[in-house]
Amino acid sequence: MSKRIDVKDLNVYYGDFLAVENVNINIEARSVTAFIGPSGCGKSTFLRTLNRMHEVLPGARVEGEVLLDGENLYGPGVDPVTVRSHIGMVFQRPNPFPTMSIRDNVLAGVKLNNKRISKSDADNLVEKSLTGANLWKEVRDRLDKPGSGLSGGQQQRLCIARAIAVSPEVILMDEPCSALDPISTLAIEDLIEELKSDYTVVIVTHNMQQAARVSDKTAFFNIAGTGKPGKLIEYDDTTVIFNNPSQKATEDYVSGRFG
Ligand SMILES: Nc1ncnc2c1ncn2[C@@H]1O[C@H](COP(=O)(O)OP(=O)(O)OP(=O)(O)O)[C@@H](O)[C@H]1O
Repeated sequence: MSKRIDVKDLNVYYGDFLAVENVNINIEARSVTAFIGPSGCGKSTFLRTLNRMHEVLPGARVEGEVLLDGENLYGPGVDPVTVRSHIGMVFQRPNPFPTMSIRDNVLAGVKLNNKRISKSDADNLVEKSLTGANLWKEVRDRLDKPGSGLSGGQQQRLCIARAIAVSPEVILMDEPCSALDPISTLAIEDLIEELKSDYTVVIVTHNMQQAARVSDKTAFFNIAGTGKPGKLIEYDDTTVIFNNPSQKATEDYVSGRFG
């Protein structure tokens, strides 16, 4: 299920503006990779290119390759909607469909992919996905209530259940805990640890402790100044990035000297 990602010579543009320059990175299957770096260095921009989500923004485009188990997501004839069903995404603010029931929220992606599914298969998928997102026990008695009636942390786990329901190979998370309280944050971090056994997980975070707690590998991005492109400076085991980085900029950032 879980697949590796290999990025080759990737440039990302918004119109004429080169936002992220020449990224090369290999992300292992069944691992958690954290992207860290100061504001504006292109973490979110780069993350979105891993499932072609940047294409919803007018003028955003890439050069280079992103290979999912060797297959280029940007190859001719590749449909971005299909790409996103293999590589799911969870956003900063929990974004369940507010008027939809909890059940229908979980099934939303499956229905979007035009999959026909029987009532009993749907019931099983809802239970499996909510269990996988550590939410089943809390919502099993109110599956027909709107998703908006849940707490922020529960809504984020509902979004993770919705992402899992389409059986992706990779889950991208863009600061998934930034709108959550510390208890909900820990619940999501525990969940990320569990997701790793089935999925490749990539997470953007501003929280160094979070990167250190949840990730196996960490990629540090930086920017030389306003208007300059973001670059991948260093990528290594998380313990190396936090304890013995090879670049001074990485050390300054992880030790809180800038950013
Ligand atoms: N839709 C857009 N149109 C034009 N430029 C954009 C757009 N989104 C981001 N940018 C620019 O691309 C660069 C990278 O932004 P991005 O949001 O990816 O950085 P980031 O590292 O995720 O920042 P933060 O940590 O603040 O979220 C910035 O210069 C930003 O202004």
